[in-house]
Amino acid sequence: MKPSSSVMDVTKPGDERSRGEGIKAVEELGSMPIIYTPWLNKGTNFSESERREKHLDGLLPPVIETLDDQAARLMTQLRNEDLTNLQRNNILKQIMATHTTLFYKALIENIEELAPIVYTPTIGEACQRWSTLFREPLGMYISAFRHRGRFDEVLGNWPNKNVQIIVVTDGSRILGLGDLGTNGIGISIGKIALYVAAVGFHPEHSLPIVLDMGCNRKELREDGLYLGERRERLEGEEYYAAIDEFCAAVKRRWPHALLQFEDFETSKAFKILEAQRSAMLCFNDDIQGTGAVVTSGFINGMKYQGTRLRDARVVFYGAGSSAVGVAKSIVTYMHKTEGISEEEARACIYMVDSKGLITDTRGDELPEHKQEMARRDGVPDMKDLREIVEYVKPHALIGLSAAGPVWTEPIVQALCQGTESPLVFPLSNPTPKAEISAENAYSWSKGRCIFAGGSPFKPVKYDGQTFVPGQANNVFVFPGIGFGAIMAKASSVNDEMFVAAAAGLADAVSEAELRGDKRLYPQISNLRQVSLDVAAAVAKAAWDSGVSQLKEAPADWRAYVEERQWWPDHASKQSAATA
Ligand SMILES: NC(=O)C1=CN([C@@H]2O[C@H](COP(=O)(O)OP(=O)(O)OC[C@H]3O[C@@H](n4cnc5c(N)ncnc54)[C@H](OP(=O)(O)O)[C@@H]3O)[C@@H](O)[C@H]2O)C=CC1
Ligand SMILES: CC(=O)C(=O)O
Ligand SMILES: [Mg+2]
Repeated sequence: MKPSSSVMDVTKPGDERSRGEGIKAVEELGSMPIIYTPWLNKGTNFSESERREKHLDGLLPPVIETLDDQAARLMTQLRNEDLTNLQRNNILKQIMATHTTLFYKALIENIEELAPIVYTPTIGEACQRWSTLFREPLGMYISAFRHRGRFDEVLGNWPNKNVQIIVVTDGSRILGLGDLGTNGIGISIGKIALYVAAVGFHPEHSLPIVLDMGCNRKELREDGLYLGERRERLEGEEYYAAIDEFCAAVKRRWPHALLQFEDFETSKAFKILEAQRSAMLCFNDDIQGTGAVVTSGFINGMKYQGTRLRDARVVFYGAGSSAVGVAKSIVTYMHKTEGISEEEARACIYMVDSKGLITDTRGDELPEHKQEMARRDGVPDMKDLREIVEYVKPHALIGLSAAGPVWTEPIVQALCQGTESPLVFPLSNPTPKAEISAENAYSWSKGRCIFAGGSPFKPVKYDGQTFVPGQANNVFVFPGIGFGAIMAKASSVNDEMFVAAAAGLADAVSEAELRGDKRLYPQISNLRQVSLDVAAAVAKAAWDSGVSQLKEAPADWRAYVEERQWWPDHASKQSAATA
């Protein structure tokens, strides 16, 4: 069911200005016509009476169209076969900057087709070329060099005052593409687009930010068109002081908003999360969102295999923020749901970094995030992945290395020798960074593997059968985690909420999909429904675990959340009909 469009009935923090007052303010401010305010613009959807009343006659073509008509035109433009996906991404950004409702109408109704353009893989290329392609800011650019000491005042310049969801990156590790400096804002914009499209945050309540801490990629700093600070990155105390000031400013200005940390390099990501997670409503998507999404696929994968979770062996290829986040999430999930100790659960995990299997005997000094997951049971030190797979006989091989297509046929064969239907998850983004293609995974495993990639892969024909690859991307959970937390008025995002997100996502896959299609993840075309399920599960978990500040629990969490979703259908048909 599609509830009618309205501004949500949720916490209204800060200096809230209602939509109606917003329109009046915009109109009074130098009489700028409403068609130049993206979130109020309806374009050719303005009715005759609205056009007369708002002095729009002559500023628009005479035809009155529905939002459906407008979306059909946009989709016709996007489906021009001569375009590249990067050009499609540019068109969509232009629409986002001029007609927010139309952008979301098209995105929601064509999510499977447009998610790869708004998000991974195309967003990776868009970020790499942001300086050249830049047209509209689309978010906030906050500089640790020129705005330090004034972050609060600078945040106050954002025109929408009731912010509920913020995605911030410092651009230091954008997908698997490394340091992209201020160009990394593209990932914040892409994630915010999905917060709105996937779960129904109101676009006016959302805010993408890049916190410009400098950039260590010399060629970017020396690019004449680069838009960020041409400085090396801040490090050490200066860096963390800037993060502290930023977080405090967010909390002061929008005390009930949720701050999502995105694509911070591993050496900083854990430290920031630990410092902030009990101080404000926040989470790190790469560590915790990815943790929940991969745990969900792991739950379904072990169910398919008939492997008890506690008996599973998982090899991680990569031991950065995302891989360690997933390993911790699997351990937490098993501990909380299987009744085994964290230490027993950790016995399932084998982590591999660029030096090989991580053990306490390897002889190098392990950074803090790797220590917890190091093998301490006398497993021999091995460097070669094939050797490790032969030794461990894992039920799942999970790639979060950004190393590109490095998993070879002998590795996949070794995996299949140990397990009948192994999970093969090359999760690094964008597509060129994935550890193996779907085609190679299916053909080298002779159709036996259960595949999920971080970015979307096309169906593969092998031996007369068509295999549909799954997508294991945090997009299946971060919208629901954010919305669930806000709906529950949570004071923090705790482990129980991530466990609920993982279980809620796993439950969204039916037995028929699991057994019949070997699907561990829902189809991206169901993203809106799935995100609603996840949001309801997360909100309930917030209540059950005591971090919700609601006065009483709703009788039906799903209905409660559903009623508060935003839909981009602002009376389009009525406007046309009454014209
Ligand atoms: N699908 C999804 O939803 C998500 C996917 N990702 C993807 O995960 C990837 C990694 O992100 P993140 O964890 O933050 O990155 P990091 O750069 O922090 O971690 C990469 C890890 O991979 C290891 N590694 C690199 N090359 C090799 C190699 N050839 N052999 C073995 N290990 C190798 C590194 O080893 P060492 O420590 O020795 O340097 C490091 O441990 C990115 O591509 C990102 O897009 C991230 C979040 C979500
Ligand atoms: C998906 C995501 O968050 C990443 O690749 O970093
Ligand atoms: Mg990320």
